[in-house]
Amino acid sequence: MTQSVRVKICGITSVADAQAAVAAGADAIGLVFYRNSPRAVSVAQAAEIARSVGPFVTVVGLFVNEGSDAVFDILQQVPLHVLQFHGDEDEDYCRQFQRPYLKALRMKEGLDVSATMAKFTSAVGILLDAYRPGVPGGTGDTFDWQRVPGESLVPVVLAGGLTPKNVGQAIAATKIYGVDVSGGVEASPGQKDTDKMMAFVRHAKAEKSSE
Ligand SMILES: O=C(O)c1ccccc1NCC(=O)[C@H](O)[C@H](O)COP(=O)(O)O
Repeated sequence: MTQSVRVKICGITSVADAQAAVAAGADAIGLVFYRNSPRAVSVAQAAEIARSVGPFVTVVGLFVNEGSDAVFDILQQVPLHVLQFHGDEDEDYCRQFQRPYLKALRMKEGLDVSATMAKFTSAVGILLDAYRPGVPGGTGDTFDWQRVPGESLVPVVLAGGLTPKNVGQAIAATKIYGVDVSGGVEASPGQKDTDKMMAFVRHAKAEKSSE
């Protein structure tokens, strides 16, 4: 039986937006622990949001080249189910936390996607995002979806410039486990738009990933 594509809504900064994301049908929410992001949350905010969503929603904590001690410290205070590493972290760094993790790859021109994915055999998933120099994520840019590998041993999550309008097309064009969105469901940076989240999840769940 074909499973519907999983949806993660990233860059949640309030309990109200987290609950609206869950009510819209999101499978996962993302909390950004990267200070330079307009979507960054404090540890206290993150703990409150993570505790508000209930036990059947995956809470993902997102880091960019963070010091290991800071990540361990956050893990003591925030109930994160999955970590997402969005910088230049290598596999040894990622697996030291002994938590399920996603490795984000930014799709720079010329990147050998399959070879890079193969360096993260301990990851529970690989997230493919658009590349923009100097901006580690949340760019709002798309990349060429034909670069998404047709076959993969590890679940692949598609990100980068997805919106309620293009998510169906993106899913139909690729073979993926899930989609990840941030800017495409915002009213303004860091503030989600409930109607956009509902439309995004509806379109994503209605579409089948390519066989
Ligand atoms: O969202 C951010 O501001 C961000 C900053 C630094 C690293 C990663 C960040 N977001 C990670 C995500 O998982 C986003 O959903 C992904 O980059 C796609 O963003 P968008 O193109 O805005 O949908």
